[in-house]
Amino acid sequence: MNAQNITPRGQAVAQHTLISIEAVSKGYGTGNANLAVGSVDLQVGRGEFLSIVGPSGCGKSTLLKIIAGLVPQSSGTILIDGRPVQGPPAKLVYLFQQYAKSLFPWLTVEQNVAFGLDPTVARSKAERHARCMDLLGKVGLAASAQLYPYQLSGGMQQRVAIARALAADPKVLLLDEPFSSVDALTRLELHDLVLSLWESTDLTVVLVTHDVEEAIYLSDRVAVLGPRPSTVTHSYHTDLPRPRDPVATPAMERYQLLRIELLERLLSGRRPKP
Ligand SMILES: Nc1ncnc2c1ncn2[C@@H]1O[C@H](COP(=O)(O)OP(=O)(O)OP(=O)(O)O)[C@@H](O)[C@H]1O
Repeated sequence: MNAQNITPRGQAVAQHTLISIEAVSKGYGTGNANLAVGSVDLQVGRGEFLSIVGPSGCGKSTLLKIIAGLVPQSSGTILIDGRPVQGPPAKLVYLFQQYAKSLFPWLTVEQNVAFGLDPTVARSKAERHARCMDLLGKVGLAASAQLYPYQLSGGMQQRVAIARALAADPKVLLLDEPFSSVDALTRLELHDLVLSLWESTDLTVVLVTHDVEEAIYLSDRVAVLGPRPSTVTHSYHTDLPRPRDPVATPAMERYQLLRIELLERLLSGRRPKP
């Protein structure tokens, strides 16, 4: 398979880079001697949905935290919209693994979402309520606005966390394994929810995942990180039609080929030689 396969959409995206990761490395320990991220070069287009996959411990979460301005890189540069990242950038939201746990248990669903609102956009109480209810409608939780997180299922809590993230009206959404703690059917529902929200905005999404199928289904492009100290070893434009469908898309030949290719990349070096 051609790793450089560029779709028309991919070409359009590539012309408008929003996030530019240039020779970024990260070491931990004394003098940063313990390299986790080797030297990563990666561009993310404005409005692109990019997934990053790689073996456990290769530095995927570390890279995401560096983009989010939560962890400083040891060397290299990250530019967002041409500006170097120095601390958490405005209009960027980072959703942690099991982010439902980040909800405030003493606040109602609506109050949790209101916490994320941009105060310059929704000033009055009525405006804040209307914006929260709009967001909760989008994630299918308008009827649960006055409930508390403990009264919701895990999948519903994830949807509240997504609504709260979108309340900040972000331009960039960083997702770190956000679907790993829910059951398989809920995961499929959350995939389609995130896709429908992404498709209705100009949001740029970077997703870190272990799940090759999730990466293919959601993304425009999948970047593969090699083992620690990691570099980007391959990049695949998924080149699958949108809107994606949880039954029809995985049945496509292109999807199957990508799945095999990515699994072979990730498993190479791990399987015993025959
Ligand atoms: N704060 C830290 N201090 C020291 N080492 C760290 C720290 N955070 C991460 N590491 C190390 O850096 C390496 C990369 O960790 P990271 O969590 O980024 O990898 P990952 O690819 O996201 O892993 P996984 O897929 O298992 O979640 C690991 O070896 C980890 O032990």
